[in-house]
Amino acid sequence: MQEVNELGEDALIGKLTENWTTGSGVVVGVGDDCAVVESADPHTYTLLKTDAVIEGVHFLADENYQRVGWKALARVVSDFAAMGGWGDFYLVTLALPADFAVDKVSALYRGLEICAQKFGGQLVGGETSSVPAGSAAVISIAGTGRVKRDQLVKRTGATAGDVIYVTGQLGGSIRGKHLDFEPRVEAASWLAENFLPNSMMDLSDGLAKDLPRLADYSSCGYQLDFENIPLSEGCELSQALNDGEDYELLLTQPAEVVDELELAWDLAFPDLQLSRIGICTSEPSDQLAGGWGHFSNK
Ligand SMILES: Nc1ncnc2c1ncn2[C@@H]1O[C@H](COP(=O)(O)OP(=O)(O)O)[C@@H](O)[C@H]1O
Ligand SMILES: Cc1ncc(C[n+]2csc(CCOP(=O)(O)OP(=O)(O)O)c2C)c(N)n1
Ligand SMILES: [Mg+2]
Repeated sequence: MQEVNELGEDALIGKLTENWTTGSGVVVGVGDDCAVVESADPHTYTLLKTDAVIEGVHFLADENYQRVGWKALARVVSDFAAMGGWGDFYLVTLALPADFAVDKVSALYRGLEICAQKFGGQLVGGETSSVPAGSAAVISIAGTGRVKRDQLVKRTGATAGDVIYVTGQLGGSIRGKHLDFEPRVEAASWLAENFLPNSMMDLSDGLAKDLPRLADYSSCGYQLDFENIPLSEGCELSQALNDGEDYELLLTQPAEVVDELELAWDLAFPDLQLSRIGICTSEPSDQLAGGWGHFSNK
């Protein structure tokens, strides 16, 4: 019997969805930060996302649950941002063991509310269920969002010659950033509006996992300047590549616009680093391996 760890996360999703066709109304199906579907408004698309955090996988059981609530919603907000959009409505699914403390769930909801308040969008319902005694708590957020049609940025548009950028610094998120990161909503929509990147995604599984994904989806390769990868304080390159949960933006821009982009960026976001870390190539690359994968690091 084949186990899911033998396939790894990406191959499993690929196998499960290989026969799913993109029917009418679907702009982007499986494979991007969000699904994108037509909306009644001719100027926007609707974004759909669901994302779970699991005790013991995404946070420790004794964590401050307000921070866990923030993280659970901010992950979804970050995915909307990565398409150039923002969140509108959120549903919260809880699956808890029977002895779970009410205070912890209340704190979780405060974190969700604070995050929704800050980044916009409304909490409108959910689902409550249980897990067997001794099992881990599961919190899942499903959301709908919106993006202007002419500002949609996918993972598939990178082309050879594009300059590759990341925002912020990478690595070491487990020291705390994974719980209280700022989804890059403002930066992403500024980019989408002013310099429409050829491709963009948020970094959740580490640059070593996510850049090869972006390159694969775009049918191109990449050449990294490792010395230009921005390291979080106290981190080594291997942490920046592999730790994951940076929730920074990874994007590519045609070379002709990068000088203008960098000037404008420094004025618009003086406190957020934008680093040129490499270029897209026409040949496939094998500079990177690693990062986070559920079941195994495949
Ligand atoms: N169990 C599943 N069934 C169908 N599609 C899935 C499943 N899990 C993930 N996907 C799709 O695979 C892609 C990658 O998912 P994920 O790694 O969760 O995205 P992200 O890293 O942006 O949060 C997304 O387009 C998502 O919709
Ligand atoms: C207790 C604990 N162990 C490990 C980690 C690190 N970690 C957990 S999940 C993950 C990757 C991102 O999660 P995933 O569910 O793959 O996010 P997605 O790509 O779906 O957005 C990382 C780096 C953590 N945050 N907490
Ligand atoms: Mg996921």
